[in-house]
Amino acid sequence: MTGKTFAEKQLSEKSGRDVRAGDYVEADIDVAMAHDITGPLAFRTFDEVTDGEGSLFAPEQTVFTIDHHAPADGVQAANNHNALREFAAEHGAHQYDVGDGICHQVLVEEGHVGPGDLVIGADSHSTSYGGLGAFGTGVGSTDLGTALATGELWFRVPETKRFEVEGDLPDAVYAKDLILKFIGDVGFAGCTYMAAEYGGSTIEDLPIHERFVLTNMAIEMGGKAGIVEPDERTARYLEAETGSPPDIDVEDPALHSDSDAEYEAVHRYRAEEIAPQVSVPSNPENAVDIGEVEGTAVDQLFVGTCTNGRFEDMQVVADIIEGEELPPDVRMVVVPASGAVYQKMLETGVLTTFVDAGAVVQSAGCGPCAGYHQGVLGDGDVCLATANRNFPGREGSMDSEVYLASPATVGASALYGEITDPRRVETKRFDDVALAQGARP
Ligand SMILES: CC(C)[C@H](C(=O)O)[C@@H](O)C(=O)O
Ligand code: SF4
Repeated sequence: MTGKTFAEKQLSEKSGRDVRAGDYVEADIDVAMAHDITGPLAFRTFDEVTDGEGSLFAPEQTVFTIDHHAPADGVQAANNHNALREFAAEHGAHQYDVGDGICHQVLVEEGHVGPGDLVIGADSHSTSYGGLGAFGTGVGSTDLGTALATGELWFRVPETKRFEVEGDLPDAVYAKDLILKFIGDVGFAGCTYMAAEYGGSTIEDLPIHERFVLTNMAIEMGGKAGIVEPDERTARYLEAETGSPPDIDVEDPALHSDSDAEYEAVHRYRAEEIAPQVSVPSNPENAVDIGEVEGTAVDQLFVGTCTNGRFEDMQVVADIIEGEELPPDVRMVVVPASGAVYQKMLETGVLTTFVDAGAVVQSAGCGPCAGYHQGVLGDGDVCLATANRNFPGREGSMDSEVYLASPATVGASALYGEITDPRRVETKRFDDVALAQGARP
């Protein structure tokens, strides 16, 4: 019998059974999350299954955020926000409000998630939590509504596809380029209902904010979960970010795949061979080396989202555009992933750099990522975004186009108003642990 993968171990642990890929389990949930779009729907199910008299399985482990339409862009959104506030207050759950930020960023910053947690979120990018060595997955509002009452959910234990990268990343190549490359190679359905596990020396060297980029976009290839096994860096990050070390040993074998674990497939890469990637409209799987699209004119640049809206991402862009002005016919929309990111941008002068260059810096949240507000695209508009999705109409008009790239590529492109290879400019990397410990960027 071969060893087990991280996913098999986690779902064995949470179900109290010795299970393998393909088995079905009822597992205990550690953390449940919903936001301003999916929360009100989940509450309806919750009330149905509990006859309107239910209590949460664990209020302390239930988190609601107001991020997708924040601040409210219409009456319906405002009413949804009120419904969420009321439900959270009535049931004693954690609730984050307008300006606090995107669910996936807030849950991490506020210490709600740690290694070894089973996290369900009524949002598809809940795979993000794997960046801390948690098993995070997105569920529908109905599943979430039921789990809020029972604290359990059924799962099919996923097979695991491993992406293994060795060596040093070249200048101007970031985690975003890695994940676009992976998605391009396996396709948008290449990891359907599998865990995407990322490992190898390159991944081990990545700061946590970069690991989140990989796990966040696991869903863009159909992944049930995205996983980077936790290590010393995870522990240091959690301590620096939340003030307390994780209450679990990151070296615990339960949080690591066995060396003889059985994978569905292992894809191997050399970091040195990877060029900056751009995903062309209208599917994240359309990843190409940047040389193929250099010179494509853009109308809008968007820096933000749960993929690349962290402080370190903002700093990468700011370093490139500092002292420059955007070309007159280009607009840049900047949306910090959380209020804490916004605050840090303010304190470090990054916000001023953006404003001086002619960018619009908006309140923390999802912004125009899913086409709701704060920078929606019109007919014929072309946007280069640090986001995770570029489906038709994703950021607005069905006749608009979205290209996806790293913050460095968006920063370099901002200088010229066209897609520009970030290797043409000076780029830096930032270590989130060092920054959280007070180092100057
Ligand atoms: C609105 C929400 C359900 C949706 C998701 O689950 O992904 C959104 O966050 C997105 O990115 O499209
Ligand atoms: S930032 Fe975009 S991808 Fe992330 S949760 Fe919000 S809408 Fe979804």
